[in-house]
Amino acid sequence: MSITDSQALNTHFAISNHVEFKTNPGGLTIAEITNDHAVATVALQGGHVMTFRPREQDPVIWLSNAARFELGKSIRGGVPICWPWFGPHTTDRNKPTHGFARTVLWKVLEIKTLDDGETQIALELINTPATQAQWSYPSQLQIIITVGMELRIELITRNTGQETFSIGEALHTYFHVSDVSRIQIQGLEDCHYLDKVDNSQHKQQAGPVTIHSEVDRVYLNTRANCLIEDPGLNRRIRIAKQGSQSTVVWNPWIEKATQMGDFGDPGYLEMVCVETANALDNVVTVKPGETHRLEAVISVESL
Ligand SMILES: O=P(O)(O)OC[C@H]1O[C@@H](O)[C@H](O)[C@@H](O)[C@@H]1O
Repeated sequence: MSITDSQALNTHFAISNHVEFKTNPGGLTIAEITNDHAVATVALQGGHVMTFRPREQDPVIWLSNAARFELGKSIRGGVPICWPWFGPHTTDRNKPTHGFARTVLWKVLEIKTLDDGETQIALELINTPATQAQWSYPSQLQIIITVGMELRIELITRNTGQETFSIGEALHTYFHVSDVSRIQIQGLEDCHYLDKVDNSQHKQQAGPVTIHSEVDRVYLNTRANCLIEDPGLNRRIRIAKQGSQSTVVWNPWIEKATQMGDFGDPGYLEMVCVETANALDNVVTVKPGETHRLEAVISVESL
């Protein structure tokens, strides 16, 4: 079967009333997940969670209303997977920012309903000559996405070759907020960060993170969970992470968002990226035969 043929995918993997594949006008194949706890969508391109909304809640994940759904282009919003490097490639600026995992096809390994009614979908990046031209190390990259009251995302890297390699990575999660200038991000107090909007200077965080202009920061050596406190939606989003030593906080603010052209209106005001990552000094070394797992569990609490 063709790995993007929705009809064939539905024959093999659909679960009646819970999971159905559809192909959108841009040619992307998308799994629509609905269960007693939540609704979500996942694109096979990029292994990309596009939306997630627990029942009775506003969307937790932000998807731009001007997002482009095109083959080979990253979707603005959701949870792009940055891998096997984060940000620009360190030696070859011709290679795509944030790696190639977010723009290539992934195949479905398994879809199942768990005992408590959660839906779990496992995908694997398809290695091709095009991906191997960018990353020559034999490796296997899988993602396990569990949709329930919480959204759990596990990104699993296996070194299937004979040589040690290092990866940078991120679950580049766009969160939906009522008004980014009114939120507080807790959990990064006193952490050191690299400030990408101030000549990549190293700084130390004082108090919770608040956002009133462009913010692009890589917090280093932090395993802490983060909380996004959003008084406008009367809720707190909790991001609990494992296997991650960096947290990236990003909001492009109005000028950059306008230049990007796919942020929509008022776009930047309704989102913040809090990314579960291993970046810069925190890249991860994976030896032959080893497996590395990066995980984020995203949940919502009332204030
Ligand atoms: O436009 P892209 O490639 O999705 O990247 C968005 C942003 O992603 C963030 O993770 C980076 O820190 C920013 O520097 C970058 O602008």
